[in-house]
Amino acid sequence: MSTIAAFYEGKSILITGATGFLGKVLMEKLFRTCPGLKVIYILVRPKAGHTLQQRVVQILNSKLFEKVKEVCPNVHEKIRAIKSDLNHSDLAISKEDMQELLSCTDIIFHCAATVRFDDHLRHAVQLNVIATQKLLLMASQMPKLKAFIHLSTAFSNCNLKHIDEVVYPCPVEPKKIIDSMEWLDDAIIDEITPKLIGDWPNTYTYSKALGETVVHQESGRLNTAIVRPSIVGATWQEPFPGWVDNTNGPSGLIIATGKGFLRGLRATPMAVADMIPVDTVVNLTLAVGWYTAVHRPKSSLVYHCTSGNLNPCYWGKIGFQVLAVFEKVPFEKAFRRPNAGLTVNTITSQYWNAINHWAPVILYDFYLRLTGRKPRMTKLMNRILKMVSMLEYFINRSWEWSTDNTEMLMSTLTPEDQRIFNFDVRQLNWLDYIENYVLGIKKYLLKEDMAGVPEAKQHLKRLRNIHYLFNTALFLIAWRLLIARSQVARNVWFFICPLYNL
Ligand SMILES: CCCCCCCCCCCCCCCCCCCCCCCCCCCCCC(=O)SCCNC(=O)CCNC(=O)[C@H](O)C(C)(C)COP(=O)(O)OP(=O)(O)OC[C@H]1O[C@@H](n2cnc3c(N)ncnc32)[C@H](O)[C@@H]1OP(=O)(O)O
Ligand SMILES: NC(=O)C1=CN([C@@H]2O[C@H](COP(=O)(O)OP(=O)(O)OC[C@H]3O[C@@H](n4cnc5c(N)ncnc54)[C@H](OP(=O)(O)O)[C@@H]3O)[C@@H](O)[C@H]2O)C=CC1
Repeated sequence: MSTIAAFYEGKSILITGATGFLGKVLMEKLFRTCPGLKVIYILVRPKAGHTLQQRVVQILNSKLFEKVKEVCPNVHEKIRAIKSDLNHSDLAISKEDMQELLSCTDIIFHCAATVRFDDHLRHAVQLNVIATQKLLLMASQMPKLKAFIHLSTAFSNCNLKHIDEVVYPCPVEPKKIIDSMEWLDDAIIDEITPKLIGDWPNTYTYSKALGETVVHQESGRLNTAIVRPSIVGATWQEPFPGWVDNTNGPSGLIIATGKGFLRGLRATPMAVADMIPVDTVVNLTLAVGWYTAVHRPKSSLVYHCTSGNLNPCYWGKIGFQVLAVFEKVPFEKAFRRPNAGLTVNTITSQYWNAINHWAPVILYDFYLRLTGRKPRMTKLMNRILKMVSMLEYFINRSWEWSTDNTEMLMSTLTPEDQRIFNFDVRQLNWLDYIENYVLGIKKYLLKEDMAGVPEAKQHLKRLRNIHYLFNTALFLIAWRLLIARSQVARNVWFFICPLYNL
């Protein structure tokens, strides 16, 4: 039997962020491979008019949990949603729930975070730093607790080029930042944010760095560990390839490209695309939970969950493969044919923005207005280009992450655990992975049926014809104007087309 699965047997596990991308895959894997676990507590807030129970039912009824329901039919009895909002100073957990959590929890996986790059610093600090602090305090009162696993990001130190598996000191102590958030008003925080975040590109990565420092400084006698994934993408293998359910990171750009909105990116083709499948992250996280609880390392360990140093892939290669998949399996109802390029040149990128991005949407919105409909494309393009501008920092640089702790952990696992909780990215074939990723976006995110592929191809053919017609018309108009104004153009025209004189 798997040593890791045996460890989780009979355990009560607390997960924050269980309704998020990573949290759902973590829960799925736990239920599927460790059906003997006692209960999974999840901290959930009501959202978008849905109660906690409705949110749980939604998750359990999703495609992701189909296999779980076969292996663990009583899954709904093993999941206990606890009402909580990490934005509140006391996490908004009721007294009774708190009592239960304090007395029963064996392991904590802290995944909840705001992952918005441009979040207000106050909110980023509240969720990514203060909530982490509160959870640590809670954890310190749990007599049965064996491990506290904190999910961070490999980019928490993206201001460095080479990153080791250590917690680096922050320029300003988190305690001081937390204190200042209490008395500074939003306008002042806005003003000082660029100074505070310094050479971090955004409030997200900065607040995650602060969060790590809090774990490092305030874990006391707890067994803690930090997992740092790089850019988390769709599932590689489990429970099936290509599953993804949000537009963060690469997924949003792949959609924008496939729908024909995004025609060019300022990106460095030879920069390492340090992506990591979500199931790989989850496998490592569960192995870290086991190792931390059972081996109790003397100090808190950091584990890099990255691909670049073991099996590097590059943005150029990914771009080519994404476009190749669109040739075979296009997305439905594309605005234009999917075709994009990468450039490192800012002027070329600005030219592309004007000609390839803004001009078509402005024209289309004009057409919508003429036909009495509401224009919507310029708004959408604004959003896409905002997202692109936020991601540009990450697609024009390469980082080196050392992975000694992660490799050490891999070598500690039994062969069976290495298979069941596989996080060896050397086995990953990038071209197959990207193909499944794009297909997964189509099926699980855009909810498009594969039966619609022939119609999608027809649609692209029509778009190509419209494109040719449009270009020909544009050329004729330009030429006609030129002939009317320039003697040289008229002479050339009479020379190449003598019949015109008759
Ligand atoms: C040698 C020569 C070679 C040449 C090679 C040529 C080859 C050809 C090249 C072809 C190119 C093909 C391109 C294919 C693309 C592949 C490459 C992709 C690169 C991707 C790079 C990713 C880098 C990621 C780096 C991550 C580092 C850190 C990782 C982490 O730790 S955390 C996770 C990352 N977090 C995020 O990604 C969050 C980012 N998002 C935000 O911060 C915000 O959403 C925002 C972008 C700031 C936008 O904020 P707004 O307030 O404006 O919007 P809001 O978020 O409120 O959303 C409003 C509604 O819009 C919906 N929405 C948001 N984003 C998208 C989207 N991307 N797509 C669709 N819809 C989106 C959102 O759901 C809301 O909808 P509503 O709820 O219904 O209102
Ligand atoms: N995705 C990625 O590329 C990467 C992610 N990570 C890290 O992995 C972890 C998980 O990320 P991911 O799953 O992608 O993020 P998601 O945005 O998908 O999920 C975030 C989770 O946090 C919860 N949450 C947010 N605010 C609150 C709140 N106020 N109270 C309670 N819960 C809240 C969300 O709940 P709700 O559903 O209610 O909003 C959701 O469950 C994060 O720590 C992130 O930093 C690290 C590297 C890369």
